[in-house]
Amino acid sequence: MATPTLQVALDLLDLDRAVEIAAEAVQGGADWIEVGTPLIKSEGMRAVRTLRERFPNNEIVADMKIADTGAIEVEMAAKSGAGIVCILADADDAVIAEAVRSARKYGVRLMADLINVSDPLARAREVAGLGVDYINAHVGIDQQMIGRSSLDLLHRLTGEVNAPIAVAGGLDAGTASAAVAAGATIVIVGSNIIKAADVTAATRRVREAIDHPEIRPREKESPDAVIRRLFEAVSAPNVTDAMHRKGAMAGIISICGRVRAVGPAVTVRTVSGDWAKPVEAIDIARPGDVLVISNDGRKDISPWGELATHSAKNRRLAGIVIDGAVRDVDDIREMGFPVFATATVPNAGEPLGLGEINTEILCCGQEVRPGDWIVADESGVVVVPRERAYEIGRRAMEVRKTEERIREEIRRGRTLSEVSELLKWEKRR
Ligand SMILES: O=C([C@H](O)CO)[C@H](O)[C@H](O)COP(=O)(O)O
Repeated sequence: MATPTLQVALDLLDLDRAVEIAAEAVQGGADWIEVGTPLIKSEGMRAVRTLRERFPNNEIVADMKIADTGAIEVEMAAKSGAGIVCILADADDAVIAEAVRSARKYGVRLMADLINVSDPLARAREVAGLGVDYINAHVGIDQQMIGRSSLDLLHRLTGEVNAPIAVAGGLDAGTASAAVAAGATIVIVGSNIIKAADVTAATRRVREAIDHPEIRPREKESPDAVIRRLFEAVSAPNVTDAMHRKGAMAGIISICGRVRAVGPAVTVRTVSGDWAKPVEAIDIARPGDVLVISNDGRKDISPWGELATHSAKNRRLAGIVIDGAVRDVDDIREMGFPVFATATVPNAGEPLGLGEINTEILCCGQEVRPGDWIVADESGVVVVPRERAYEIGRRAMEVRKTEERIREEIRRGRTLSEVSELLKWEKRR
């Protein structure tokens, strides 16, 4: 079997950072350098020209995602130094035919990207017939976030299409290895290389994995276990970033300092510190759940204290979130159990049984429904609608990865303003 090609996808906005990351990736064993679509949109053909000049021994791939004017866009990329130009497989046949003619004229190759194609096998055969050089079994970044898999797409194509197959979409060392074992000859990796603090080491891991491909049995995890794993790996700020600044409860803090709570919500509505329903809810909740209690925002009377915390801990609940006050703070701190509240006050209410369990509630300004996911840490509490939990978990992981690389660049001496190019990206009015 020929050695597979490793293409690093520079999905970045800043050319200087892209050059630095490309150099580290090449050192780790990347063969082809992809000028990612975001980089092309941000910096234009200057990015292709610069990378061509700086990496004379590596193939430059321009991910133009051509949808129209096939000839002129191929010409631009070719004249800027790309050896391979990407076109959408979904583009009209007329666009593809023109792009192929232009590619032949300027001596470059075309890669057709199957992103969002409804019948990928049929279209892959058609575009190969039109003269495209490579087929890319690509699941886009937003599609990955809702659970689509590039390996599944690849499996539908290998052995069925008369062209070399590339694969892209959320690959890491493990899935890249499986992709080569399944027949891919070009492996494209973006996020899992370019967002790593140590890009060279991350590239090397993928390089070694694809040079010794193996099909590893896929782990069987329940959807809830996957969501929990994702949320346990990120912070509450990562989650609200992933939700476009939404989901954060206002005015609530951790009573026990450095603790975290992650889990689906069991909701409780109570009134005037009545502690009956909050305590009954402990018996209804499953291990790993988070009790989310609304005490109508009253901060002068506690529906929760040490004995309830003890009971919740025994039942292995993940934590307690209260829009209201809590008492016995010293004992709760000693237990180290995650309790988040808006106030502390020593007096409790009466257990009258007023209120409801597992209905929709409003907690610190956020609507919480039973089963919505809660991610709470020292920064505060975020609620994630249950139907978007997997997607937000994936996106929060991407936020975390992006920050890993930024942190590393700050460690090397850049300022946050420089790394983020704040002046360039301030909103123009
Ligand atoms: O083509 C890509 C995407 O559409 C953004 O332009 C990526 O380069 C491709 O998906 C590879 O990146 P990862 O999915 O982050 O590995």
